[in-house]
Amino acid sequence: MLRVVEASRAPAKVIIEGLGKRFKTRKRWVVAIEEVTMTIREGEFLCIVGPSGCGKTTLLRILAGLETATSGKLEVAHRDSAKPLNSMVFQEQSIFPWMTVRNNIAYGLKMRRVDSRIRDEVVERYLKLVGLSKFADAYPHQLSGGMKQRVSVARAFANDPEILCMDEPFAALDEQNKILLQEELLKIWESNRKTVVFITHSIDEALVLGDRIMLMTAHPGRVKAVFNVDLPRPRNIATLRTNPGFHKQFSEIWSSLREEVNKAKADEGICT
Ligand SMILES: Nc1ncnc2c1ncn2[C@@H]1O[C@H](COP(=O)(O)OP(=O)(O)OP(=O)(O)O)[C@@H](O)[C@H]1O
Repeated sequence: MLRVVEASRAPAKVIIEGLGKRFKTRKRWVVAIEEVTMTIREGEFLCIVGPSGCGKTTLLRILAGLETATSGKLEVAHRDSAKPLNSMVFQEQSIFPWMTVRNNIAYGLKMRRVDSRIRDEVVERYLKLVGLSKFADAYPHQLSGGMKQRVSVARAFANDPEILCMDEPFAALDEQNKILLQEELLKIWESNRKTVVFITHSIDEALVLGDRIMLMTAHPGRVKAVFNVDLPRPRNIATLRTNPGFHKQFSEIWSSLREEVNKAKADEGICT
């Protein structure tokens, strides 16, 4: 039986303290993020929004262990050493073209030598959740863009990581596919309450999915504000948009984000 703990009361899963990252380019140093401090709770769905170039991806890549911070501290509670610490879903399609849908989804489990009976059960479950049971033996080139992104999402969840890092996973999809995938993601997340860190440019998407929204400042990225999303779960995307709270929160977040977008435009190209 799944124990659902309200995110705000759950133990800390990720503690980020004064995190900074600078990159050396040929001509100068680029400060990507600066003094980022944030605690992400176990089972929380955290969305990150901010103007282009403010360091969202850099922060996520540090969380995913793909980049190292130049200052500050990052702690991720790794409660089950049999599980991977994190899985990443990217905007661009990142599934293996030479593997069937089934084998793509099974990949992480296979690498961890999970018993084949359990592996098959997990794969079947996720195939069903993302509506791809009929395409289990198809190869990626036989799928649409939306279907490929479904495989990415299913693979990441099936891998059962401690935290799931998603970098604008639906940005390249058309509106209809985006809504369908958001619904599927909500359905999967509501059934297993993984800790998810999800980058998006869309306030709308952040409100539909997130428990909290972390808003970053223009370059270099700091935490400007953190908003609690006061919308009931389980969420139905169609009815959510008619909720007056949705529009109120949208306006509040947009007025704060707009200032940063304007700053980013004014500062374009300026680096330290
Ligand atoms: N490997 C790198 N080398 C040099 N500079 C980098 C590197 N990676 C990122 N940067 C710089 O760090 C800053 C933050 O980039 P990042 O991609 O994290 O921003 P972002 O908020 O994810 O942007 P977007 O919303 O456009 O995807 C930018 O100025 C970028 O040019």
